Amino acid sequence: MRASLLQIAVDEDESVEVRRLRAAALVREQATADLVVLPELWTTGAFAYERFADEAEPLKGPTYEAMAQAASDAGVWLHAGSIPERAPAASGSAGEEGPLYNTSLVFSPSGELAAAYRKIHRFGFDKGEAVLMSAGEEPVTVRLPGTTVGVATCYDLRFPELFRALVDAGAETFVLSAGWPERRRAHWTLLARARAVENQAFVLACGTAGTHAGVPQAGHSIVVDPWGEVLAEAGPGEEILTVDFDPGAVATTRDLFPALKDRVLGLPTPPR
Ligand SMILES: NC(=O)CCC(=O)C(=O)O
Repeated sequence: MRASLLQIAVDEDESVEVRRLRAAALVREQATADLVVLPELWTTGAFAYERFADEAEPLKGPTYEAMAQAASDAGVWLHAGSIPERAPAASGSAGEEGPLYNTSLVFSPSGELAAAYRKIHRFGFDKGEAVLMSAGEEPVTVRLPGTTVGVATCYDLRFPELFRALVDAGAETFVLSAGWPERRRAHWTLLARARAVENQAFVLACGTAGTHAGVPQAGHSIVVDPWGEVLAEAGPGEEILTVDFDPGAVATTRDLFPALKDRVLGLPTPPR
C-alpha cells in the first residue's frame, strides 16, 4: 500500500481559496498512491482561533466539494484533513447558528464520503479550540482495501484510550491529521511511536509546515510501523512524504508478539 502525506505549509500570506486549489492540485498529482492524507484545519490553521467562525463551512461546503473531486480525479482514498465544520442548528432554533466542530473527511476513490470524524479531544484547555468548538463523541473507523483505518486528530494523540477503542473496532492503521507546534515536536514523535507500539498498528501522522497565528508548526509528518519503527519522517518544511507499507504486518506482529491478547479489562480504581 502506498500512502502520500501532504505536509502543506499553512501561512497567513496565502488565502484559503488559493490553498484549497493548491491542495486539490497536490492530491491530483498523487495518482500512484492508494491513500493520500492532508493535515488538520489546513484551510485556516489549527491555531488561528479567531478565523474558525469566519472560515467555517457546512460539511458539504467548498472544501468537501474540492476534495471529493480531487479524490475522484486521482482515483485515491483521501483523508482530506479536517475542516472547521458549522453544523446545522438544532431544529426549532431558526436564525441561530449551529455548533462548530473540527471535522475530518475521508473520501473513496470515486469521491464518495466514506467517513466524517468530529475531533473528540479539543485543544486549548480553557481557550481556543476547547471553547470555540464542540466535541465529537463517536470514534470512527473506515474500511480500506487491505486495512481498517482508525481516524484521529492532533491532540487526540495524547489519549491512548481513544486508540484502544479504535483497535476494539478493528483498526489496524491509524491516520491522524494534525497542526502540531514545533514547541512540542518531541512529544509528537514519541506519542506517534507509542500509539503504534502499544496497539501494534501503523500510524500515519500528517502535520503542517509554516507559521500561522504566531505558532511555528513542527512538520515532521511521520509513518510508524506496528513494531514502533519509523518508516519515514518528513523535515520541517512543506513536503510530500510517500511511503510503501504492507498492512499485513499488523497481523504478523500481533501473531508473533500477541501482547494485545493479554489486556486485562475493567480494572478497579484503587482508593485515593
Ligand atoms: N491542534 C491541536 O490539537 C494541537 C495539539 C498540541 O499542540 C499538543 O497536543 O501539544
